[in-house]
Amino acid sequence: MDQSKEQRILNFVLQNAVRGDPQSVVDTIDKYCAQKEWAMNVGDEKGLILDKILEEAKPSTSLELGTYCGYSAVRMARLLKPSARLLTIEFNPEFAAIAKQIIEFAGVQEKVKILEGPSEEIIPQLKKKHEVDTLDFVFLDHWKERYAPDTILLQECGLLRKGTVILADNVVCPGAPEFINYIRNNSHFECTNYPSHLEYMKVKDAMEKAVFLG
Ligand SMILES: O=C(NC/C=C/[C@H]1OC[C@H](O)[C@@H]1O)c1cc([N+](=O)[O-])cc(O)c1O
Ligand SMILES: [Mg+2]
Repeated sequence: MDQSKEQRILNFVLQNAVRGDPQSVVDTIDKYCAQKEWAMNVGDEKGLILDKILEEAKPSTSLELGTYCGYSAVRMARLLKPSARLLTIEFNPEFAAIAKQIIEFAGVQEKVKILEGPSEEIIPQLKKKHEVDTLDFVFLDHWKERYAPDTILLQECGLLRKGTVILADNVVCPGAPEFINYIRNNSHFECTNYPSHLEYMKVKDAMEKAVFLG
């Protein structure tokens, strides 16, 4: 059976990155995806925006929707304080298995927990099954048409608190029009747009930050 692109990314990390060094894992994936095969990691340019907003938020409990190979999970975990936790939801079992190995290689497995399954099933379990009180930071990077319904579901499940920061990738490319329309017309959110480019490409993209006002 031919290897998948995600398996090739994992192998490149295992052979070229430094075990236990999350920055080297991030840089190695960026190198592979910029030079060999494009992949849907948030990437280095938008990654710097993610870094800055995450550092400002200083979250104890973070949630990511759309783990993929674990690039952004490693990128975020490298900036979290030792006691902080990142829960990341991935629907695709192959991607989750790759991400688990990349997260462990980077040495951030103590801070990161991969939850495998559909976000609409896992989000309602976060409080009781995963001991979440409320979320300090949410990174949306999964199916773009799930951004809006899952943001509504997070509110319905009482997972947002005054000041929770939601950051959405790809609001220009591929785009998340329902989410943008929902969030910018909702008085319970304060929105900021961060123009950038699609990972590893010259194509325009942007990230949207939405702070929940309670
Ligand atoms: O679909 C994208 N991400 C959503 C991933 C979708 C999910 O597909 C199956 C798995 O559950 C994965 O998590 C995406 C697509 C592009 N793109 O340029 O097509 C760029 C990006 O940064 C993206 O996050
Ligand atoms: Mg993305």
